[in-house]
Amino acid sequence: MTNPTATLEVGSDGVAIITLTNPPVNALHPAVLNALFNCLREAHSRQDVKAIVVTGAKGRFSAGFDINQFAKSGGGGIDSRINDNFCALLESGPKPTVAAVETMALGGGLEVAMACNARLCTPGTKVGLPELQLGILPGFGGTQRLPRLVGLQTAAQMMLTSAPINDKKAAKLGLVDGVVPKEKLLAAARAWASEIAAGTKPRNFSLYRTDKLESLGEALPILEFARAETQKRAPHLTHPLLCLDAIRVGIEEGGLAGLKQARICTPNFCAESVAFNKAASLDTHKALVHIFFAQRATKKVKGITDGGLKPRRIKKIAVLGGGLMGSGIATASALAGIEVIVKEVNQKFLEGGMARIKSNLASRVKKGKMTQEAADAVFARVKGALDYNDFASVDMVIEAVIEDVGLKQRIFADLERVCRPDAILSSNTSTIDISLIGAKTRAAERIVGAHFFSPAHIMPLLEIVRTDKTSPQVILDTLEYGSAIKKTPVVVGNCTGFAVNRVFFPYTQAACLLVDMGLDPYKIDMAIFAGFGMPMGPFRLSDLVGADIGLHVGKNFLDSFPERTYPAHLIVKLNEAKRLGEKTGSGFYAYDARRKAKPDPSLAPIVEASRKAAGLYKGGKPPPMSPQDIIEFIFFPVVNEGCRVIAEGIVDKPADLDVATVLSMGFPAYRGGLIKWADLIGPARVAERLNGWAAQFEASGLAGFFKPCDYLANAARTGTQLGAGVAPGSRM
Ligand SMILES: C[C@H](O)CC(=O)SCCNC(=O)CCNC(=O)[C@H](O)C(C)(C)COP(=O)(O)OP(=O)(O)OC[C@H]1O[C@@H](n2cnc3c(N)ncnc32)[C@H](O)[C@@H]1OP(=O)(O)O
Repeated sequence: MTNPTATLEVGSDGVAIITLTNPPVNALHPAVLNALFNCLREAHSRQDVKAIVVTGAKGRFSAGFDINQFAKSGGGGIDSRINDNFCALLESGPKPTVAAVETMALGGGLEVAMACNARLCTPGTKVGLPELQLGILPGFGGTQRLPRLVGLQTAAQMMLTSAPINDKKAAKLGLVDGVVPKEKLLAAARAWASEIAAGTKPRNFSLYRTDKLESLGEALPILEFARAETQKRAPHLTHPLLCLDAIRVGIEEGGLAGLKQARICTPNFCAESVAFNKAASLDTHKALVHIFFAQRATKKVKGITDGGLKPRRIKKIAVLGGGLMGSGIATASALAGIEVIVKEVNQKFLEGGMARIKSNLASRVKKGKMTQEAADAVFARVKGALDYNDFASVDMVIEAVIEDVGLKQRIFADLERVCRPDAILSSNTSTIDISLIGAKTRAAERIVGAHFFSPAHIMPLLEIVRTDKTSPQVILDTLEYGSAIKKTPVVVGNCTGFAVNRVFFPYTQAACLLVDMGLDPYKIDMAIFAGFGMPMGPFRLSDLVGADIGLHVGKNFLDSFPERTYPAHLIVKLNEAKRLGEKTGSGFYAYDARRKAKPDPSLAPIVEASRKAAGLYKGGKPPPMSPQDIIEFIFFPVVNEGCRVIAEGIVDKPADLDVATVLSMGFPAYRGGLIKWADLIGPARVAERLNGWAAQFEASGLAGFFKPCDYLANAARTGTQLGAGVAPGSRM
């Protein structure tokens, strides 16, 4: 392991090379910043140094401040004294500085480069300020220097979207002064630095430039517009507004004031250092940093990725079924360069499946994500089939036929016969026990679930379902396949609903219970959508999925967990009325030809029938519940089920559940995912409310729906975090 540092080497040309070193991405650990500061001081004071080049070790400049420090300190973690000093020394010390940027300069990495007097990069380099993605804002002067280098409009957009730009765009905008091949980068940077020292090239000071900035009359409306748009798009987030505040100080009072010395500091007018610290103290920052690491950690699974096994690359797959799911899986796989056979039962279905794949690709072309030639090349990797003739050549099969156990069992028996003995046999089922699917084979160790979410070529999550017989090698290979097709793979255990559907089964049920208690379904949806930040409320989601599917899945849960399932009368009544959701033009909402949802007065008799069946609402006034009460009533049972999933070892670690809930149901990442959210609230409070409802509903026989499970009750009692997980050997 290399210790984080920065080193200084002075060449015979009088140029000092300072190399940032902290593999793999040269993150700016405090030790790197300290060493950089010391190297700069030495270089500025040495007689034999006339100019300075800053670069990164092992082909990467820097991915910014070391995010681990945020996780450790729980907010901030940046010593502003170091920040002020090293940036000032880079920009305005006695000797000129040039940044030699390879591969990436992100966040603090780009801020270091922008503080230099010139910047060169290699082809393919990505530069950007993605701090907002972590719930903070640029803290090494980025809010001041970027607008001065590329203009306010572009800079604000780059910061608000967190999206990096490539070398070509950076050069066009003037963010870098030149693009140089990798092998010539250091020599070119040395020469550039020498020329600045000799006075034959200008020495630019980003913080004091004004030539790219819009006039004040143009700049203020740009900022106001950006503020209004941000409030509309992300009403729950404060840190983007703090970022805009810091930019504004610089626009009105100059770059230095924008960094740290605003004349006045009010809630809407604070310099970068103040705004940064405010943002870093918010839960949003803790939540987003948690998700950053959690997402990377899903690929590290105990007993699978730590045992020295080598993943085998999946080069060719077969997908059984060309329906919505099958065609999406085939599209995602072919896009990743994998050869795909799509098998269907007849020519008509096969043509339908192939047409869906073509249309998935056409939509990418339309959105400018790929050229028509590239789409044609991807499509050429997909071959249709009506038989198993070519199945001996595939590394993996993904079965995506209808949810019929008998059919799946027959298919898996066929697959065992026609595939190679080392081929992975997987099922995309969302409800059926994986062991049951493979029951008629002798291939249990290579049978695994590959649960995609619809639409499979777009949704980023892949649940890899292992049984107690699935071999570590098969899980490892499936993890590798998931990463190859650009999904975030999460390994989960085999149970009803696996992790995601299981955790979310109380979601719609709690919402239906609220309606049966007398609350308005549209108000409930509003609380969950606008109040909490889910992409849609539970009833809108139910319409999207289909009430028929909801009924079927609900029955699975009722069979598996009768003691804690609320039999949702509303879903039954919708099915009776044939209001299945979007696909039938009405469900909880009415849908126009463009599938736009509108509250529907004709839902009233169905709601009334459901309330009558439930017997919980005797008319009069519904119970007084604030939007926050609604949120907790719906999500705390979901947290409770999440705790059971952790306690039973269905997920490898609690953070996997956070990632899974964010990437499947759209649980807001800025809340940290389900379990982190509950930890930020405090397990004691979650348990207390659940206990209250359990007592309230005891007489109606619904206490089980709320009663905290042992894992949650224990955390509440002992003050431990739900995210701590279960110690090995002590599963509940
Ligand atoms: C004051 C300043 O303004 C504040 C800041 O600078 S905050 C930091 C801003 N920078 C960022 O947000 C960049 C975050 N990193 C990334 O986007 C991506 O990691 C990347 C584009 C650099 C590389 O992506 P990719 O090649 O897919 O590799 P990825 O798996 O993500 O990262 C490789 C390793 O580097 C780590 N890493 C990446 N960026 C890091 C950072 N800034 N700090 C600490 N570790 C980091 C990852 O955690 C991962 O570690 P692991 O191997 O132990 O899981």
